[in-house]
Amino acid sequence: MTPTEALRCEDVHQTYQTATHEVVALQEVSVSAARGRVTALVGPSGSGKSTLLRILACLERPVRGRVEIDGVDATAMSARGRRGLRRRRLGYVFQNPVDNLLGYLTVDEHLELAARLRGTGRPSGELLATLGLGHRGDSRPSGLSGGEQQRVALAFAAAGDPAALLADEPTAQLDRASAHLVGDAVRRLAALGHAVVVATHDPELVAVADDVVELVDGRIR
Ligand SMILES: Nc1ncnc2c1ncn2[C@@H]1O[C@H](COP(=O)(O)OP(=O)(O)OP(=O)(O)O)[C@@H](O)[C@H]1O
Repeated sequence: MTPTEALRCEDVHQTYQTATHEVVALQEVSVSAARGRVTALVGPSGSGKSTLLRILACLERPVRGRVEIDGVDATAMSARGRRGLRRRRLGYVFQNPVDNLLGYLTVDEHLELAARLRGTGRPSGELLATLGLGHRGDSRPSGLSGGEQQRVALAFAAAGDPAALLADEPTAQLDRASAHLVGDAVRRLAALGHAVVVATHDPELVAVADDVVELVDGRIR
């Protein structure tokens, strides 16, 4: 791994067993994501973007291949070790804003929780200000728009200084104006030094990416 690489996978294969047959979701996939850069995973529906993102996020283990987080081989770890590594070093954002936040916590409390989970100090208010949420610290998710919720989700994922942030179609549920602000937020988080990886169909989000990885039928094109 080069010093700027936060995430890397090598020769990853993934299959799923259905009731009737085996689905090959990924074959011989090798990618890396660098700090300070936005990497977009693109490709047609079913090409394997979400599968690759979940594998990079250590939410799923590939049947074959190696995944490294900050130079640590996650695939060689126990499930418990991988969970700990994921909690400390990775932030993940789901497509649907309501899946990312806890209804009973304020925005500030979300960031405090993230820092506690990662074992770091209380995050500064700067992170929220950077994402245009400086005035929202006392709000609960129900008082925020979908776009604001998704930016809070990104802040929650970024608090406590993880190596990488991964987001699965983070703009898919948003109107264009909100999606644009999420694109901005993604760029700003990369500028803070995180590696940011997004799986997306959204051309506007692809346009803010430094690196674009195209998947077709589970392979890198
Ligand atoms: N849990 C699962 N069980 C069976 N097949 C699965 C499972 N998860 C994904 N697949 C299959 O793996 C392939 C890749 O799916 P994946 O969701 O990664 O693609 P995608 O590019 O993210 O698609 P989309 O853009 O529609 O979200 C598809 O053929 C999909 O049907």
